[in-house]
Amino acid sequence: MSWQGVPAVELHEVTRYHGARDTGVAALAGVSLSCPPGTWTAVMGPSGSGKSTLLHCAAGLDRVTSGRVLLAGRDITAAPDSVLTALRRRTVGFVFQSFNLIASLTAEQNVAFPSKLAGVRVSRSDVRQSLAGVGLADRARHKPRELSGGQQQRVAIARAMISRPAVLFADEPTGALDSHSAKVVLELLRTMVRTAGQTIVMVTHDPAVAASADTVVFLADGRIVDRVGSPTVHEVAERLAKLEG
Ligand SMILES: Nc1ncnc2c1ncn2[C@@H]1O[C@H](COP(=O)(O)OP(=O)(O)OP(=O)(O)O)[C@@H](O)[C@H]1O
Repeated sequence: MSWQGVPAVELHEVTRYHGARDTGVAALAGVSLSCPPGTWTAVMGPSGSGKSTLLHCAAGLDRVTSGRVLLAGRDITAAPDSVLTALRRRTVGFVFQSFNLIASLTAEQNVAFPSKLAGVRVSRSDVRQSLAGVGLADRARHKPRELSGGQQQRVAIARAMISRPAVLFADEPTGALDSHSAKVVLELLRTMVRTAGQTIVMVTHDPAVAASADTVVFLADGRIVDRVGSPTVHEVAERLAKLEG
């Protein structure tokens, strides 16, 4: 695909103010970040440090005050809403802590639903393939209440991946899971990075989760203040503790 080779996500000197620039809060105060394709980046930092804002600005869910944001090589900083809407359907996928599945729909209906809503045709075999990709081929007809938390999150990942997004954005993807289910989900994400070259940007509070990523960036007061490659849990916990002081 044409976006391969260029960074999947690029932020250049991004600021995001809430309220007036001189009196408001700088949720991001000059963040530059580049995530090459096929890499997994974790974003950590104390509460209020700007993690969610970074994720939202990088995914085109929120507008930056200044600086530039590129997704799959495309400058989206000033893109009209219609372009951002299309981008959310095709270029990016989202996974949240709370799964956000529709209780009355089966796993396969949940996977197909956002595409249908967007008027994008997905075949039953695409849906089945997507569920098979997360190890749930045999759960296609099950409703969320008939699935474990980890299985529900895997359905949510299948739903996010069906459009083959350039970037999967994950906000605390294992936050609601027990440690075994969390491990299964993290292994699945790792397999997607390793075998399919998926790019992932993930916010987490948990050092053990962040240590699954290739790189951890640490935010404090809206700035990237630290960065660790090939992280260990211990290293991540130590650096986070310093920031949370
Ligand atoms: N809509 C808003 N209006 C005003 N201030 C906001 C708004 N959204 C976020 N902020 C402020 O911007 C800063 C960064 O918030 P953000 O939610 O990005 O932090 P976070 O690191 O994700 O926090 P947490 O770990 O607690 O979820 C905080 O000081 C927050 O209070």
